[in-house]
Amino acid sequence: MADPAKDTVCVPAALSGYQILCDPRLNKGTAFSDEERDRFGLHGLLPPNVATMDGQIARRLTALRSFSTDVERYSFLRDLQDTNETLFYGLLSNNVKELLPIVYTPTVGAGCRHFSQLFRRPRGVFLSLPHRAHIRQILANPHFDRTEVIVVTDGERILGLGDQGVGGMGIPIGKLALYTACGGIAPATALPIFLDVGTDNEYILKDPLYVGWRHSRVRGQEYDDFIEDFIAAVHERWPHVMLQWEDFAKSNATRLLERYRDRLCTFNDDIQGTAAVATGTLLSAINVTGVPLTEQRIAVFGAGSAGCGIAALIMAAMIDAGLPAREAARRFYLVDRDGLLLEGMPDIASFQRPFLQPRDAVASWQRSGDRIGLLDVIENAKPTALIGVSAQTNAFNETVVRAMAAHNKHPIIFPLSNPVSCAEADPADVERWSEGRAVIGTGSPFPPLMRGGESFSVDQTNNSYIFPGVGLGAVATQAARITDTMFMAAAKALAELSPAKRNPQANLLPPVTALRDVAISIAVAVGKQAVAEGLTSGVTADTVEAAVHAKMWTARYRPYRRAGAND
Ligand SMILES: NC(=O)C1=CN([C@@H]2O[C@H](COP(=O)(O)OP(=O)(O)OC[C@H]3O[C@@H](n4cnc5c(N)ncnc54)[C@H](O)[C@@H]3O)[C@@H](O)[C@H]2O)C=CC1
Ligand SMILES: CC(=O)C(=O)O
Ligand SMILES: [Mg+2]
Repeated sequence: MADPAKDTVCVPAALSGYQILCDPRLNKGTAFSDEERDRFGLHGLLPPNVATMDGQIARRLTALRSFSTDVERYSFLRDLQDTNETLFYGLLSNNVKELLPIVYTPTVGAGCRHFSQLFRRPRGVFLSLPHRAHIRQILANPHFDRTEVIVVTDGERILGLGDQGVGGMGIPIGKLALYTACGGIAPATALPIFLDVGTDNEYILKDPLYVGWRHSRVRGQEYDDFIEDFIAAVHERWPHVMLQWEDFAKSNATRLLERYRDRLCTFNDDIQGTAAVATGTLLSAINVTGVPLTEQRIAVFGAGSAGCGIAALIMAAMIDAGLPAREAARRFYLVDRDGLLLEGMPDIASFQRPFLQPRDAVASWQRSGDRIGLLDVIENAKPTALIGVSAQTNAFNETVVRAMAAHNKHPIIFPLSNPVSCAEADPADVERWSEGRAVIGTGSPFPPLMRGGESFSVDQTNNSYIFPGVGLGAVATQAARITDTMFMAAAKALAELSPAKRNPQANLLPPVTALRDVAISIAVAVGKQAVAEGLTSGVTADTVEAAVHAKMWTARYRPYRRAGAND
């Protein structure tokens, strides 16, 4: 049973009633009880009626629904988060299906674009390059004492929207909202960080309201030194913190992950989280298509951070399933701006190398031009699955989808790019062009499809199914590192939860309303894998589940007492 004394919040003696109302971590608004109003001098600062959290949620929901645009709803929710965090999470957790598309993709993309216009109150940490010498001092702020999870970006590749400068801070804020709502990470332990190294986005540089550092993006050694100083300071301040890299550009994402993955507990969500959700969803799709993993051929459109991460984890799963490594490598067709990635091509990045097709393997292919385009790949290699992570709107057009459908009874088609405006296809079109045979997953939410006269929800194949659980598992077990095998455990745990496992007509993924349960299952699987790899302290395989549950925070008002008071 919960110990009521431990569940009480201790309010620092120095804080006045007004300060408590202005602190988003402490504020309960009209829900402060009469005893608390006596104790903290809140009478008169609030209207007299004492509200319940349910009543407050109902009021906020009515207000939220009265707005005419999603950006207004986003702004309203961000305001609530910055004035009463507990209520924000109560509202979000009770209304995940309705509010996830606001705090996360697609609306968070607009939130990033309008960040400077919408900016009201501070949240998280802004570290700008001109203040490089003060990183330690900034992080030393006692407000950040309880930090356990960091999401950091430099804003250069925000969803498929490109360089958003300081507006990119909307992404760590949104990701951490899901960490709390879905992964049970206490909000006071979650810290969004923006590394401001400038921006090359001319439009926002000219915006008089821009709140970021008005400077072109700093690159090269100066950038690397700044990141190094940042990581050293983070490690010194919070030696056990878990740090998630988010929305870094292709030129930095893998490089930084490789540099730091053995120095602290860290992962890149776009590479590894996306890989796990794509692999888990593909494993689930096998229940529908009946084509075993070892017989799959995978076309990936967009051979960047996400594309290569996805290919690497699916390849590892194929090898696990018994396919020889050389054979597994030949099953991947990665298509980028210059067409299919081939041996001997110039400007190949190190992370693309494992997936180059040999020239002789394609020598006899019929092709429509000099380069081997996506359609050439589909017509010649006849992939069983097509995954889009290119941010190229409508790249999966009617010809592409019809070609996939011509070669497969049930083509797997995952347009994963975000937000909606960057998706490679609209699932309604994929459904129509494939005559209802495609197995579809999208990165952002889309309206349901009609199948057999019934509404069928589109599986949101987004790393939000993975990172809250990975983070929770890592933090609950105090894992020293996060490994690729932990992501494989996450992918397999997700596939185990697939409704299609029991009924091939059903969805590939559990609904977004089940994200908290998904996070628990993934956290337990990831935690056990961390234990098996000797990366944890103080837990065993038998105690992982209890550790995960013990770590989880829920949005409810706890009773308050003054520090030092013995009531
Ligand atoms: N559903 C999900 O959970 C996730 C979705 N994404 C989405 O995937 C997209 C890409 O993300 P990253 O891989 O991190 O970016 P990235 O910039 O590393 O990779 C994108 C790749 O697409 C290529 N590309 C651009 N135009 C192309 C064209 N016309 N034809 C073929 N290739 C083209 C680029 O050259 C690059 O290699 C973004 O829209 C992002 O929102 C990323 C992570 C998770
Ligand atoms: C979902 C995500 O991480 C992205 O689109 O970048
Ligand atoms: Mg991302």
